[in-house]
Amino acid sequence: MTTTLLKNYIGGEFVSGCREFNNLNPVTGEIICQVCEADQERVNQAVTAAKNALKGPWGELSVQQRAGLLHKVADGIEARFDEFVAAEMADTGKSLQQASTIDIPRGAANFRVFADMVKTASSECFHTDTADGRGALNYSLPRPLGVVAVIAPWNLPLLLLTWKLAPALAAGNCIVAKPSEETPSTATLLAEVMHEVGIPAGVFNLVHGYGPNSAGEFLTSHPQIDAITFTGESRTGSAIMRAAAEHVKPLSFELGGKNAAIIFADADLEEAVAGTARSVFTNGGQVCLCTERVYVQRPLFDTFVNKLKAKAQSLKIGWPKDPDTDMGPLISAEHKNKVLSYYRLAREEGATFITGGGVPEFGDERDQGAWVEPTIITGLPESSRCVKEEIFGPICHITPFDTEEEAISLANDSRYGLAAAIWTRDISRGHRVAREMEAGMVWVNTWYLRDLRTPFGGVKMSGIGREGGQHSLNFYAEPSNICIKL
Ligand SMILES: NC(=O)c1ccc[n+]([C@@H]2O[C@H](COP(=O)([O-])OP(=O)(O)OC[C@H]3O[C@@H](n4cnc5c(N)ncnc54)[C@H](O)[C@@H]3O)[C@@H](O)[C@H]2O)c1
Ligand SMILES: O=C/C=C/C=C(\O)C(=O)O
Repeated sequence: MTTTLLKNYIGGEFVSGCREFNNLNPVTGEIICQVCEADQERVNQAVTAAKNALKGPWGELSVQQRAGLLHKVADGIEARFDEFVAAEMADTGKSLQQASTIDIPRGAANFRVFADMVKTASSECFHTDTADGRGALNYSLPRPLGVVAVIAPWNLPLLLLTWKLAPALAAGNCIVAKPSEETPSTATLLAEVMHEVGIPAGVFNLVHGYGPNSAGEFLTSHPQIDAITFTGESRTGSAIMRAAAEHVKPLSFELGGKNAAIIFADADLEEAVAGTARSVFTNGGQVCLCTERVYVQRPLFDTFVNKLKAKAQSLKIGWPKDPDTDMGPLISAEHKNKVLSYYRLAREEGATFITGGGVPEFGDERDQGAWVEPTIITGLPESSRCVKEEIFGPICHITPFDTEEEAISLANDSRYGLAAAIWTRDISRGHRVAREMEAGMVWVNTWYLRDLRTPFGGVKMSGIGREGGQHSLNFYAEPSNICIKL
């Protein structure tokens, strides 16, 4: 980073002038830098700058020119790849391995995929019969929504911010983005890249701050914002819906999950164990798609539990920069307290701890950080809070089942419906069970294998709408129909 004070980026300028808050590294709890919190006035300025750019420099560009600039943003991220990786690691404590193979490459890929899509997008056209025999031509013209508020969480900061930002820009909108208060650094680097590559002033604006009574709420309740796209907790989604209701704004929500994995007795055991370990412990369990409920067919139950335990115990918990580190800390002391409160609750609810349940001890400055142990529990009733509520940490509960019907009904017994994973060698069963899952995304014999053109989102309390490929462009641009009488 070139500065130890992260500023807001408004109308093409880096601006401070508001209150400051600390950005902490969860590995040790030390302060990384200060961040300028945007107040109501700053948010107003950002929205005005975006409105002005909409009809001005951004609206005047051809689709080819816009897409060309978005490719330059992707190139700009790659040109400063190491800085982005270091910033993401510092804010989150995630491993070098993860930041450099998932988070930052996807940040660049998100711009490329939507820049390319928008260049080749087609629109509907209908030839309509009329009584005079001459007919009419109906065609639809996609138009940007206007100024879009993009509100992102802390778990995959650059990946999730750009997942929304890139299609919104590709579709011709102007943006006011707010990253999580926990992870302001890569968003600020991205603003520098936007500036360097010549994204016109006001097209992309960045405001820092918290949610309630801060930049988040100022943005979502702003009358000049035309749409809100949000990733985060379901409860925050409800608050944003209330704020957006007054001005009837379009919403796209990617929210929480309590995702199930079903392991049938005919599964490839080694693959199922390795895949489930990945789906439970990646990013310390802090991925919305992570598995927190595992259902294992009874003949395989004890073997599977023992093998998953061995995997969990072999995970290297350590300094993020060590190339062989598998798992870093949680995002913050506050989140550590939340996850540990579920570990305590599990004990009170009568769970058996197969492994974990505590806090690792290092004997160095990491003992002030936000670390918890990877944890596997069994023996809880399905109605217990630890099986029902999203914990968002490196923990799963494993339950045995006997029949396919039982597994389906257990997996679907949730208020959430984001993702599911099914492990079986019987591909007919894979199809059959996948179809029954009340979830937006189902993986069979894999987990988090992404194709950015596919619909991404959740059912029930896990979200509203779909993003990904054309689904993103459908949200970020609305068609006007034009009817020409021939
Ligand atoms: N479905 C998905 O694709 C997906 C992806 C990632 C994370 N998540 C979910 O996100 C959660 C973890 O992220 P988090 O803790 O950062 O979520 P969060 O809801 O606490 O915060 C997300 C963002 O919303 C802002 N915010 C909070 N309250 C607000 C308000 N009242 N008005 C406007 N903005 C507000 C925050 O400052 C932050 O930028 C988990 O529940 C996880 O499942 C879902
Ligand atoms: O934490 C949630 C992860 C979401 C992942 C994506 O949105 C993606 O891979 O596009």
